[in-house]
Amino acid sequence: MTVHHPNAGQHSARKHTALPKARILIEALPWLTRHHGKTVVIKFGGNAMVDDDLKAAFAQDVVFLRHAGLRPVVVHGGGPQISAQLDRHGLVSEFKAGLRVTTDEAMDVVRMVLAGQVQRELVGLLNRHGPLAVGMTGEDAHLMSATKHFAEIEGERVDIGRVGQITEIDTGAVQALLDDGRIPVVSSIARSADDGHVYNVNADTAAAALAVALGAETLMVLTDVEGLYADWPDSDEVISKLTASQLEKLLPELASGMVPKMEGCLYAVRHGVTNARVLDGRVQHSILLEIFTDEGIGTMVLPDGAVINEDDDTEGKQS
Ligand SMILES: Nc1ncnc2c1ncn2[C@@H]1O[C@H](COP(=O)(O)OP(=O)(O)O)[C@@H](O)[C@H]1O
Ligand SMILES: CC(=O)N[C@@H](CCC(=O)OP(=O)(O)O)C(=O)O
Repeated sequence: MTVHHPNAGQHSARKHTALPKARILIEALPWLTRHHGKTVVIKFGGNAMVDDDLKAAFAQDVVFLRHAGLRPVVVHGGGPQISAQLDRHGLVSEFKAGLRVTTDEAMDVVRMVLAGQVQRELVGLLNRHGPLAVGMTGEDAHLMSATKHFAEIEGERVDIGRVGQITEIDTGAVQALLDDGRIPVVSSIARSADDGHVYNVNADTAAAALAVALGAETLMVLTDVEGLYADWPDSDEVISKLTASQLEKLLPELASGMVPKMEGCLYAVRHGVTNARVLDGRVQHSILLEIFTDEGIGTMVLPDGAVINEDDDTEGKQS
């Protein structure tokens, strides 16, 4: 006589819905193995930071990376937030060669918005998940030192105020936080190596420099487009992978905010970072999709000599 368990139907239904979930988790196993213990620098851009749901999903992803055994470091921007605050103070925002012309008065606003507003908000969102995030700026513990940067416009050296060029990075404090299981959240302000004040540094540039100094495996730059467009603004075809040399050839054709992003990616992969990626920060959980699945989205820059295979994720494998 066959005895049917009274809950047999229910059990098989549960198994039915549970198995696909297990498969999804197992799909992540090779990536978990590959990235375990690796440092990932994530730049969260001002334009991707305007939506509350996206910000909350970003925080979840970063905390997920941390619990999955990676060492995430967040560098944040805040261009639109700075411009809005300058506007409230009756100050105009002017950009030259993609960088904000930063008067002494504007510098106070930049510092207040980045360190006092944007960074605090991100730290708060991350710390909803536990005592993880610690905010700092490049001023803290000599993390970033800079000297005055002059813009180059048509061969001319142009004074753009308190914009800094990073000269030195002391990763001690960030490494200590990472070793303690924390998530550093860094605002792109540098201490001045020459006059005792502070400098405004583009956040993409700061993230790339920090990724190199930390010996990071990955630099991820979140923004408000799908990735690097091959022929922007005429086409929305995204370049999914390219080498450093291929990117170098494209650089003169790039415009506005993409310039410091792609220069940062190039600098990173030329100085030891295994891969640098530009991702669409408007897609919820884009970081998880990029790190733990086959469905890499956005643009990946690899060092010269890396295998570029459009069909799989052979990131950073040297031929
Ligand atoms: N080739 C390109 N591909 C994609 N975006 C480009 C390209 N060239 C210029 N852009 C512009 O760069 C912008 C991204 O830079 P930015 O606005 O500074 O972003 P963020 O605030 O995230 O740092 C895009 O929204 C787009 O307008
Ligand atoms: C020198 C310079 O331009 N600094 C930037 C710093 C913030 C930033 O880079 O923010 P996004 O990443 O959101 O653009 C600025 O003042 O806007």
